[in-house]
Amino acid sequence: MPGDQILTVAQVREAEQALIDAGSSIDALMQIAGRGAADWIWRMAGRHKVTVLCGPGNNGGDGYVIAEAIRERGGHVVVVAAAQPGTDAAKNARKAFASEVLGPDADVSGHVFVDCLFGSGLTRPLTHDHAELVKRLAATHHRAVAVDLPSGVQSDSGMLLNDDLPRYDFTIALGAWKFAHFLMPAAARVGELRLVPIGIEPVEGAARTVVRPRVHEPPADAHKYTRGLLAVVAGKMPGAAILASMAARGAGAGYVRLFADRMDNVPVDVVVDTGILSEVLSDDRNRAILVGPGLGRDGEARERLAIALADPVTAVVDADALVLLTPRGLAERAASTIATPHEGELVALERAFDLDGSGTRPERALALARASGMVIVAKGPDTVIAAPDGRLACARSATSWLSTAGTGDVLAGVIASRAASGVPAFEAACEGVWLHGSAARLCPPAFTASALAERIPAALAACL
Ligand SMILES: NC(=O)C1=CN([C@@H]2O[C@H](COP(=O)(O)OP(=O)(O)OC[C@H]3O[C@@H](n4cnc5c(N)ncnc54)[C@H](OP(=O)(O)O)[C@@H]3O)[C@@H](O)[C@H]2O)[C@@H](O)CC1
Ligand SMILES: Nc1ncnc2c1ncn2[C@@H]1O[C@H](COP(=O)(O)OP(=O)(O)O)[C@@H](O)[C@H]1O
Ligand SMILES: [K+]
Repeated sequence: MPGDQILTVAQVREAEQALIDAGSSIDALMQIAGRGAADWIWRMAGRHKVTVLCGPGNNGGDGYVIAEAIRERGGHVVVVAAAQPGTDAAKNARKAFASEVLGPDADVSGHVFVDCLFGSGLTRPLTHDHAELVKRLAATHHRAVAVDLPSGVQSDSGMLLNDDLPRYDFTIALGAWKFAHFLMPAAARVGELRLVPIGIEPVEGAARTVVRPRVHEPPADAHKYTRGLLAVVAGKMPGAAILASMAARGAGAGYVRLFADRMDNVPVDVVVDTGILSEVLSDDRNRAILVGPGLGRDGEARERLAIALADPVTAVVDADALVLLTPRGLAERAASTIATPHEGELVALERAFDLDGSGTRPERALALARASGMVIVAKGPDTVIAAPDGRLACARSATSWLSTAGTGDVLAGVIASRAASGVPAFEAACEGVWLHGSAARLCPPAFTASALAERIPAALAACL
């Protein structure tokens, strides 16, 4: 899968050790990382004053390298040391910084505050003094930049170990992305993200970022069925299924057929079938099925879900269907299943599959994927996608304007459409999440779910 890798602290340490075993050194890596970060900070600050806050570990070491790189270019830089450097590499970087270092009580202000207090080595909350120092410096500078991670953020979970930590304009990740760059609540504080590569090799089994998919124009001899027939099963509230169908129409499938009892006011390009569900689904031209949006939770809904899951094509299961889903209902599945739970539905599924819901969001999504055999799209401001075989992907929030009714139906429709187009389940989920986020960015503020659905083809256009 394409996309940059996202590493846990343990994976970073192992990867770093591999580089050292191959002949590099921490000092050399710190130079690459620090100077790479300094390039970004230089662009932001120019000749305005930069204050670098350095901690005791290698994150602090990066700070001295950054400060020295800016000083060498003729920039105006001040270092505040919150503690004396404790690692050999940080001590060396401190020695190489050819200017004055101020103590934590110094009264400084300036244009850019660079937080190099703690990075991935943070093991406990910041002390009161450290937390106050970070807040004070963020308040006395126009812009705040976190190096690798904002201090006080737990790298693997995205949890904030202190209250009231500052919001950063920019976070410069070193070597690889960390989960905290994508997971809430940290993701809301990191600002714009940049990555400075330091030569870390691909790590087996690493999570990946969700990136723009590559989509091809249909072949010259394509017709609607070769492009993919998607069956959308409606229920009690047909509006949600119509919305999903409209989104699906724009995401690549050649034919979207909506199964419903009776339906009025359906857009002309959505075909409604009012026949018998098992017969509609027995059409062997069906490539994927979507069930759940507006399905309801009564006996009839249960029956429709059972019929849908008996169909041997990729199924996207969303909304009400997630609440009705049981391990037994999946036992006979002969094709891939993609579930798209929000947090509440995720908890319901965890209960249904006898999971305790412990761990970080990616760990929870993976545990559920493994236990259920489904691809899990744990959606929210920090959407995580997990496959039963252990693949994991994280998406950066596109815009919080997505927090409006019906956008989940649009997501389900887009993912189902990608699956109907022949894209394998995990990739279809990642592509759907990307297209959904990209369409949201193309919308004006306060958009509606149907406006979002209308922007899906424009998002797709950017992938050709
Ligand atoms: N990976 C790479 O390839 C590269 C990584 N690089 C950089 O290294 C960074 C990781 O460095 P790091 O491991 O030294 O951790 P860092 O965050 O600086 O300090 C943690 C130290 O402080 C301590 N400590 C922890 N929490 C504390 C607290 N609340 N209050 C007080 N003390 C606390 C803790 O020691 P402890 O007291 O727990 O024994 C630990 O020693 C990484 O983020 C990146 O910037 C680049 O330089 C080069 C390439
Ligand atoms: N604050 C947010 N920031 C970014 N995306 C969000 C936010 N809130 C919701 N979303 C996205 O919007 C969609 C909401 O889906 P869902 O909760 O199922 O809503 P609905 O049931 O109304 O369709 C998901 O794709 C989710 O990732
Ligand atoms: K930091």
